[in-house]
Amino acid sequence: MPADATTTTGAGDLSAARKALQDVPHEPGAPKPDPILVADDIVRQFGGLTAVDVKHFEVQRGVITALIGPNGAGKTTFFNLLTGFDRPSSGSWAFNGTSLNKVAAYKVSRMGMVRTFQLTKVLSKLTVIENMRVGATKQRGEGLFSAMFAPLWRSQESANTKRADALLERFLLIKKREDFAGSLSGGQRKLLEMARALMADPELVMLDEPMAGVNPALKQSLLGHVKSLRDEGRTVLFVEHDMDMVRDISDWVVVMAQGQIVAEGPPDSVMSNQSVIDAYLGSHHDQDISEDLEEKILAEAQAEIDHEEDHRG
Ligand SMILES: Nc1ncnc2c1ncn2[C@@H]1O[C@H](COP(=O)(O)OP(=O)(O)OP(=O)(O)O)[C@@H](O)[C@H]1O
Repeated sequence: MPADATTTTGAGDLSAARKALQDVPHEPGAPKPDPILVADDIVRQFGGLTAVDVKHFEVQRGVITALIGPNGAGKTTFFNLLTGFDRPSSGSWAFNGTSLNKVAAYKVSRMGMVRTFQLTKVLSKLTVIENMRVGATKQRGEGLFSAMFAPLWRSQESANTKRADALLERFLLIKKREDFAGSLSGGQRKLLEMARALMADPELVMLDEPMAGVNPALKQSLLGHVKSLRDEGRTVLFVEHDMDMVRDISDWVVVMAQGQIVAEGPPDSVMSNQSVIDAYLGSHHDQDISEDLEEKILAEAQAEIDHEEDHRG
């Protein structure tokens, strides 16, 4: 289990992460010694298009894994499937040995697997501290039974506020506490999303393009924050186009192209692989995801937030 989210010391570190992966074969779908997430035969079709067709995928616990690939490779769709924001046409996957088939997104995050979004504007109409409260999924006050114990619930509420403030300090957002998230810069929103995700004290943090829209000054600090997640014992899986970031912080890199996993290995080995370079540079362009998809994902994220708020009464 990870250390408390507000601390930055823990069991994991770079050398331990690399050591854990040293005997893993550099091939698609390679089994890992201690997988936290395992997926099999995941297929997602949109009409005639097969967006995801992943035979086997494992994420090693306690390391930083990058998921890279050209635009349209299926990375975000795969993220959406794994986290319950979309349903596959077929396939099965498990987190810590527990099947996630048919598990709703908000329950997935409660189980300890939390994701951030490529686009963060869902947060804009709430203040920074309200965003943090939305992220606290482990409240005792949620069940009918525990709702009978109002004082207990209130103590949890104040613990949540303390936790939120400590995370805002850690992510350098405490001065923005009462500001609307919409007034934050792109980089600050990414930090807020990460801080918000940590409210749930997740074991696995999934980041969808954490560097997109972040100015160079904030990039270093964001890199440090992602490393600190691993160093406190969490597992990180992130989608990213910024190859400097991938090279700098990943312990393991998984490459997707046309819905499939086509290569895996440590960053140096994968990024010097000529077929990966060709696949990546051959079809990489700077377009973002389509507006329809963007709206769909935002609507689903909003639904998750509304659901959490309903639970809170
Ligand atoms: N809801 C949808 N309806 C129709 N097609 C979709 C939908 N979602 C994704 N797709 C298509 O599936 C394919 C994979 O898209 P996806 O966004 O998962 O790729 P990606 O690797 O995340 O790309 P990027 O790096 O640009 O974010 C694309 O061809 C995309 O147009």
